[in-house]
Amino acid sequence: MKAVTTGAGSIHFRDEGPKDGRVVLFSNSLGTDLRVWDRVAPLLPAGLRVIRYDKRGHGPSDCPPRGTWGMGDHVADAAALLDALGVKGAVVVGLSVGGQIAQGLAAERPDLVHGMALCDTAAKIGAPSMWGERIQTIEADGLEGMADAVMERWFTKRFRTEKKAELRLWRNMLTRTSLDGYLGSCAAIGDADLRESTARLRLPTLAVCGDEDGSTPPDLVRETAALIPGAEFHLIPGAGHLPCVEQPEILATHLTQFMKRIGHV
Ligand SMILES: O=C(O)CC1=CCC(=O)O1
Repeated sequence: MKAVTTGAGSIHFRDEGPKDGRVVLFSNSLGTDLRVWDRVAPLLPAGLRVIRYDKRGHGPSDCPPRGTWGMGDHVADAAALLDALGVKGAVVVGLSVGGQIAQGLAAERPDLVHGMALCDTAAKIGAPSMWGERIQTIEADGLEGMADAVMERWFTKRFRTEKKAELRLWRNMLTRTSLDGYLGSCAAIGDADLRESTARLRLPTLAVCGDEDGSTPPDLVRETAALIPGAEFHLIPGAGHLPCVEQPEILATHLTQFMKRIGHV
């Protein structure tokens, strides 16, 4: 396992492909680790350097106590990873909160980001009160208590019916996330309103959303894409909140076409 030291402690990452290749950095969603990209990464054009990482409190990455950090720290961790690897000008592919990290990184460290692919994300996700209620429910009942409801937002009914064994693994991934990582990220998302800073961004941007996304519905993602001049938006049919799991070929095709258009491959 590879690790970089950031303000969080040790952050786990995976670094694949030629070291002199153009970089794609993947940033995961709430309650998932870097395996969420397992089906997409191998479908990308050869020659890219593909870096994935586990944000604080997800996968084996360290996590300071919740309440002591926020979205800016998630962004700083991503920046510290790229700085440690000597990377500039990456295409950052962010899923949900990972997409907020991508937006924050593009705003704070434009030298690190050549383009963004925003997957099932928005500049503002949900009301602070909704995140406060989620935190209270999980503090009372644990992640187990809401895992089935989360699966309904992550995956289409078809996936949940036809892939029951695999569904168990995604559910386990969620329920085994550290509470500091999960609840700290819930608070970070609840506090984050990136609409002003994202509207100032000027960089190549692709936005996609599963047509059955129950967490960040297509219209919300479309609204965020509309903040950035020239950003393109595509609906991904047959996917919930995690098109990288349900429709990896379609997502990889969009990513590849986007990277070709902006000269990244
Ligand atoms: O748990 C959900 O509803 C899905 C989600 C919201 C933000 C994120 O990263 O995942």
